[in-house]
Amino acid sequence: MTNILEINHLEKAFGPKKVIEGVNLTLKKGKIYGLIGQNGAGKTTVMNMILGQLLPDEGQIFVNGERVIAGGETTNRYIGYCPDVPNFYGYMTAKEYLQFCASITSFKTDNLELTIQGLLERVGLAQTEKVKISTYSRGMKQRLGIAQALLNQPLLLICDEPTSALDPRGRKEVMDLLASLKEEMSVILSTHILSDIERVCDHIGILANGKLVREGRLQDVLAEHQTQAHYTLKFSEAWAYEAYLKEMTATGVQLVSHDQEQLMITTAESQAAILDKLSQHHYPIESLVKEQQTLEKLFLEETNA
Ligand SMILES: Nc1ncnc2c1ncn2[C@@H]1O[C@H](COP(=O)(O)OP(=O)(O)OP(=O)(O)O)[C@@H](O)[C@H]1O
Repeated sequence: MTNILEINHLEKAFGPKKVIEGVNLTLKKGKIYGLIGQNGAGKTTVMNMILGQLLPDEGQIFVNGERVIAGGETTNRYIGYCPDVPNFYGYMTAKEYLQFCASITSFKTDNLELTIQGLLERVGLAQTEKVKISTYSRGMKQRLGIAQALLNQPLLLICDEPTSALDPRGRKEVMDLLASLKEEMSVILSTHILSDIERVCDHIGILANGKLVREGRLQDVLAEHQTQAHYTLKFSEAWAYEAYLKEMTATGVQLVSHDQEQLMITTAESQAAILDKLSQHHYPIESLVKEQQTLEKLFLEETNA
């Protein structure tokens, strides 16, 4: 099966500053890829190169098997793009706006009316067909931006921080919408909201200092990181903390943080093995809780944030 998106050895510098270094990425049909990185990590730069708006210094990008030529933009017929804050003419209705987009992009369809109606239903705006966009909530505007990006029936939808300005309800609506699209297309989603990524993405890439420092199936990336598990340990007697801190390095456990009431430790050992050692040495254990590995913890470690 052809990859919808394939990026090979991508490099980009602005003046002396290398922004993208040796990025490789593949995206198959029907998958949602979460591109994560701190501010300035290079996410928008990668997206602009996929859209042919920026010339890479090195490397190639293929969309549906066709090479992206910067400035040529013929591969953009496969792509729908939704910016973080879509710009609209507020005096238009959603229907008028989509008609306008169809006219300026010379979009061809047998029945434009029906296509637009279908899109508005798709993004949950069919009931507001006659309402002016200026009265829309931010979430509604974002969904209209996605409808506009879907107009040319893309194989690849690129969404740049689609939920950054939204409240939890608006975010949920947009993320549910993106999840529903994956039957028909692939999606690249750039966002800082890691819980959104965990909710809908199949694959993730963490961009740090211009490199994809982690990449792969979300559950594989998290599981790989899980080899060193984090635990929170509490004792029922105060003396135990000091004693344990003195002894713990000899037990293969590393300290992450501690206060008067609990220790955060990391180790490759199982919970049972830690408990075993603690009881052998008669420590008054109150609780030992294994912390769930989250994308947030992984992200903070990988980007040293
Ligand atoms: N046209 C440009 N000229 C010079 N430097 C640029 C240009 N575009 C981006 N940069 C720099 O490249 C780096 C990556 O920027 P980019 O916008 O791709 O990051 P980002 O990950 O999308 O950030 P954010 O999350 O803040 O949107 C930044 O240091 C930015 O200042």
